[in-house]
Amino acid sequence: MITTDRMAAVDANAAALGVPRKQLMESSGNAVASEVRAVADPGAAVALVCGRGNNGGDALVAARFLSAYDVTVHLLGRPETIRTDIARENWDALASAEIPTEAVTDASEFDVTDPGGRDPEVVVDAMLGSGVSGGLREPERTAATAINATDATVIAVDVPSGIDADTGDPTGEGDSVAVDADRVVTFHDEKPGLAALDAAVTVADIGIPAAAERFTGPGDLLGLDRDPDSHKGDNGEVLVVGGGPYTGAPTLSALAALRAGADLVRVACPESVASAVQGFSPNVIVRALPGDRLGPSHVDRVASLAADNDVTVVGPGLGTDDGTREFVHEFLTEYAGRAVVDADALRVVPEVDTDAGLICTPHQGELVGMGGETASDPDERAELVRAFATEIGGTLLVKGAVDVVSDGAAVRLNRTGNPGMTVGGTGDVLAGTVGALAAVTDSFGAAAAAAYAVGRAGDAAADANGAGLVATDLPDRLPEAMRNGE
Ligand SMILES: NC(=O)C1=CN([C@@H]2O[C@H](COP(=O)(O)OP(=O)(O)OC[C@H]3O[C@@H](n4cnc5c(N)ncnc54)[C@H](O)[C@@H]3O)[C@@H](O)[C@H]2O)[C@@H](O)CC1
Ligand SMILES: [K+]
Repeated sequence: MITTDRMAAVDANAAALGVPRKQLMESSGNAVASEVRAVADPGAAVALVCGRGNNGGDALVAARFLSAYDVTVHLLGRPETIRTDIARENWDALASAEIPTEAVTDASEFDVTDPGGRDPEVVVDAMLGSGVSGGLREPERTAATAINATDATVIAVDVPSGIDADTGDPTGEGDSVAVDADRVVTFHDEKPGLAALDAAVTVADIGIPAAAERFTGPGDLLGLDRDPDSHKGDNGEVLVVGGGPYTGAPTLSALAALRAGADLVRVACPESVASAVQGFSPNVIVRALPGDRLGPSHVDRVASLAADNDVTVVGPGLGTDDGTREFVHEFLTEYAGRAVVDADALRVVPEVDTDAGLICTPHQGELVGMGGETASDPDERAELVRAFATEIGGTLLVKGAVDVVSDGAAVRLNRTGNPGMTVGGTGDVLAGTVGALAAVTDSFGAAAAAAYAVGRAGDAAADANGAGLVATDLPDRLPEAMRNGE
């Protein structure tokens, strides 16, 4: 089962693996043609009703696979307004191949019969797929009504036009129209909304490599873009709780959170290091706490600061003092928001009873310190991480040559990054990045996207600096690393 958003991510990841969307469209069109062959004999009249997006593109491909049939291609709208290059290329290929086509520019003239007036035996609904928004507009609305009025077998491409593949509900309100399909040929995996429909659903393998789902890729960065209408604070407020024996660690987390897109980043740290942390960057808001180490006396103040932020990052540079450990324990017991837990705070996690939504970012040594297990075989390691995530009831991002992310259900691996990143401080950068992304998306998605982006920033830093890469090279490279190329 795959949602529309995840499908778009996997599609982008497949392209990054060298399987571009046009190639997938070819497979999709072939699968649609197979479905036509399954319901009608050669020579039958088949009407392909195509929208101007990639859903329509799939049927334009299918037309080339159906030379044994009496095919009529109806394009809804003017060919100049086809919305994607790959759909347009497939439209042009039909003209060059002398396959007859018809552009419907006036909804009232839409007619599914072929030029000889013959009613089609099969209608392929390729008007709209996963790109639909709102109720069907013209000419799709009139065309859907006409399709529903025919006696033909209706085969929907990917999803019946006007239906939300995630819910199975019509995309419009009130008297909205949607195609009533007899069959649906959907791609790659089942869609949550299709099972509820009164239609036979076929899932077609279109050649998306399993690695496009198993591994992170640029698709994992989709959906993190800012809403153009957003205000200060809408894109994340992050509190970093750290420092004492160290000043660099909380600063690196804070700088990374800012570069990963957070609007406001605050650092709560002992007053002994507060001015040093502030000195690194005027962009960070520093909240100084009495003393030179965090301890139980700071819990109330930190809890009230945390309540004003979307996510709290606990751990960077806190050190191993007993009092600090007690602070982390009491804070996590009290806190019910979302927290990224890193470094010395990790060892507290197994012994604490918390309502917080935890994202833990251990390296393999820290994982073992928490009571988790590791293995050299990546698949075995992935399963161990998944099981341990279930045990702690949170999300785990276990760092390594291949990072493993799991929330106990899903597992995703990340291959970006390089051995230069074993230098101190890169983990602090990662924790801050996870914090920023967790403020705008779910924990699992944030951890996967952060692992991918920080590894990519590290790869760019290694290109520039080789083995001399240092953690401060990474935050400024995050914005470029987070560009998804769309
Ligand atoms: N991995 C994938 O995601 C693949 C997707 N493919 C196909 O691509 C489809 C998605 O393509 P697109 O993203 O181009 O989206 P669509 O083909 O669903 O069309 C989207 C366009 O239709 C218009 N539109 C949106 N809502 C409308 C409404 N209510 N009334 C009238 N017009 C409306 C918009 O201008 C939008 O640009 C999938 O459903 C599938 O058929 C396949 O080609 C191959 C692989
Ligand atoms: K469709």
